[in-house]
Amino acid sequence: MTTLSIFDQSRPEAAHTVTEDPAEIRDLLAAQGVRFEQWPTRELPVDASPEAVLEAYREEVANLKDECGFQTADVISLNPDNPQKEAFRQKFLDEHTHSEDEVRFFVRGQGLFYLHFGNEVYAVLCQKNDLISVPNGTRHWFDMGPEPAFTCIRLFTNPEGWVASFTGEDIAGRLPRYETLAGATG
Ligand SMILES: CSCCC(=O)/C(O)=C/O
Ligand SMILES: [Fe+2]
Ligand code: NI
Repeated sequence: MTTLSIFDQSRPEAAHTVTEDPAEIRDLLAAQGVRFEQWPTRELPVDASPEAVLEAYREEVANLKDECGFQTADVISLNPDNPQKEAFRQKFLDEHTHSEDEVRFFVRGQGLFYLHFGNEVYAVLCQKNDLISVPNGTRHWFDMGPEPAFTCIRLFTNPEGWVASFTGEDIAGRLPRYETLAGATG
């Protein structure tokens, strides 16, 4: 189940709020300027190429580009047999920002976004069908877990694609990781 867990950064060991209600998740995220929606997905092979995924979701991608001014889209897809899975996990695991709004649409599997607002961290366990935005400048990180299994369409306004500015803060290491937060549902 898609799950939102909200932590006070001074008490990172336990969330003060946990919800699996999509409408509540949408409203709590909207209050922080984050877009959260659940969109229909299509059946695709686990090993579908990025081109095949983008072709299957051509209309959705075109609509997001029109609506939000995105320039490019790509696909990130990981499976547990990927020999570089630990390096991929590490790439997104420290707190960073981007100088653009980002939108991620999960068309398979799941992954855990952490969004840092003021003294709170919103950990969103995203599942297939979930579309989430990370507003420009939002401190965040992403944990795909030790056995990643997901396909995500990513939209960029920067034609160079994924460019991160790391904050150097250690907060990501103080919050429970995927193994804990996705363990119960994943
Ligand atoms: C869920 S897509 C991979 C992670 C990513 O693109 C990102 O921007 C993390 O911060
Ligand atoms: Fe990001
Ligand atoms: Ni990021």
